[in-house]
Amino acid sequence: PAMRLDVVSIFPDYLAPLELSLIGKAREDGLLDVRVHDLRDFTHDRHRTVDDTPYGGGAGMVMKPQPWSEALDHVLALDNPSGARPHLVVPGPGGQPFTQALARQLALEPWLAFACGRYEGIDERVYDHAREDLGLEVSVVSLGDYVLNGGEVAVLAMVEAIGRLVPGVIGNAESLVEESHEDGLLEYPIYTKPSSWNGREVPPVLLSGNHGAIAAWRHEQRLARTAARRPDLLHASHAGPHGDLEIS
Ligand SMILES: COC(=O)c1ccnc(N)c1
Repeated sequence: PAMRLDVVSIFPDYLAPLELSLIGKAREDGLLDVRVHDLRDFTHDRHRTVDDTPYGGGAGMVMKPQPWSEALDHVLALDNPSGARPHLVVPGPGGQPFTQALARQLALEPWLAFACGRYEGIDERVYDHAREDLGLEVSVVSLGDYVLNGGEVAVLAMVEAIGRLVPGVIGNAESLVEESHEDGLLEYPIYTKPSSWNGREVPPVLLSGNHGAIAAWRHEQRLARTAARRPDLLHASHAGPHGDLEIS
């Protein structure tokens, strides 16, 4: 069965790229069932109001609870005779870090619903309602320590990271293995033809046909790159046989 992904946003057109390329093909192949909903369809006033000023004062606007409640009801009711429940993912700077590990976990779930809020956020009672009245698992997830204007860009990133892990979406399964962050190390440098370009040569080991030496070189390169760019990712399990993390 296809993995179902619902996205609710006041900018549904922002999610149009999900109809393209890889994710688009996965949708055609029936591997992903992606539905985008306009939050404003769940308002009833002439101005289709979705936000208002924050209680307690402060800058910006907060998204009103009622439209979200009706949008979630619609998502839960649509094509859902079994009454199954989605995992509600709300992108936000205050959430748990979105990592390859979390992407892998989410890729195993049958149904994800994404709520795209504006930065100032969604009335907190929507989260409580979703958990306590709708019985949903709700996760706030952050792409990193920076602020966006809305959750849409984050959803595009998450859907791409998650969607490509769904079996069958990526043709060549091997390409999923040696990727950055798959085993905690960054990826090694890669080269293709010509072997000599602009006076620069491809490292000879890669042309040697010695697969043991190539694998060793690549592991060394991954350790060096990770030590240089992301020392925070390095830990004991990556130490060499002598327990050394020092890069030669
Ligand atoms: C409105 O959403 C955000 O600002 C956001 C979402 C996900 N990750 C972030 N770092 C920010």
